[in-house]
Amino acid sequence: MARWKIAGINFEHFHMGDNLRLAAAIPDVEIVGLCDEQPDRMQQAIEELQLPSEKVFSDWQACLDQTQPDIVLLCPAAAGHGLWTERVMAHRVDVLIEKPMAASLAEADSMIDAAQRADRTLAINWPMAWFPTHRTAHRLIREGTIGDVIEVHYYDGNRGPLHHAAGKQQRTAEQIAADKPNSWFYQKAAGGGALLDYLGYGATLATWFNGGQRPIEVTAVVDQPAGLEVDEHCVAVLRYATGLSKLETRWGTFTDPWTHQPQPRCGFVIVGTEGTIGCFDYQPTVRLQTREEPAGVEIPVDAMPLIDSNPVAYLIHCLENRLPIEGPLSPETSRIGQQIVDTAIASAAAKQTLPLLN
Ligand SMILES: OC[C@H]1O[C@](O)(CO)[C@@H](O)[C@@H]1O
Repeated sequence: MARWKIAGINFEHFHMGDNLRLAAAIPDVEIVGLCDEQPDRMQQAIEELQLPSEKVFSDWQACLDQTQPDIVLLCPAAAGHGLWTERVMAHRVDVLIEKPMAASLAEADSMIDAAQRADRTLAINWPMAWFPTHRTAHRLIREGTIGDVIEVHYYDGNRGPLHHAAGKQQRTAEQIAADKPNSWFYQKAAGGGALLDYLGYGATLATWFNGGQRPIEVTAVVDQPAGLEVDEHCVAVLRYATGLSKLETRWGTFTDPWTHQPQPRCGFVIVGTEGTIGCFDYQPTVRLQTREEPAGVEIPVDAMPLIDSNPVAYLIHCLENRLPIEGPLSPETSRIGQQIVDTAIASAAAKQTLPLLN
């Protein structure tokens, strides 16, 4: 019998398909149940995983009671993260929830509280944290290659959240037009918008790169596209004790970075006291500049073992070895990212610079 029983609950974010595929690729894992209120959202995963109908649920409590999972994968809309984490944690199950951490800091704190009350592990999955370029950059920083991190520059996004599905499958213009009026990605109350979709990535990974520093204050501007209640473009400037960093999020890039890198390129430039690193999404190398190599060198990305490339394998590794979740997936680092996100939202609304919210 498989040692780890995993259920996937709530398919609102289509990354559920990706995360189930990652889980199913791990020896020792059994997918014991899938659950969503809208059965059609599970169809592709049911077929791919060849799951019998007794493992498919539309009632989450029945799913938890009947399948007794060890780990639940959650992919709700951003503003449902608190509710769903509390629901599952009440059953004393470890949780891997898909990014962003939450739609607000209060919601993020409710998730941390729920995990503490249940005495269970909460991990927040940031797919970008697994990109070999970013992990290689983090390894170089950890080894002291660029000295102390003093600036992080981030630009990221995609053509729009409805242009692709699980597995980065392209969707048609007709599908996009049909879904847009009802999609949570475009609903403010559900946690939609490019800022919430992408700023947490930049803020959380920047915090990972800079060793857990918090900015002192945040200034953010969002566009206000006609006819939409959410933003599609945000620029946030973060002032740290060491200087300025900037994070920019965009729905509406010229191309999706996983097909062709748009310009500006999606990813990070990290400046340290002794060098710089350019690490861009989906690239085979990172570019390192140091005092010895001021012209810069291309460094092939590190080969990644399973626990450095698969969030479910990483979570299981931590649980089996009684290790804390570290890096971007940890509630501690993700919470700092959420502080930055919340302050950016408040700054954009007030049209002024604000001290980091606590
Ligand atoms: O924009 C919608 C979604 O598309 C992705 O960029 C890649 O699948 C996600 O990180 C984001 O949540």
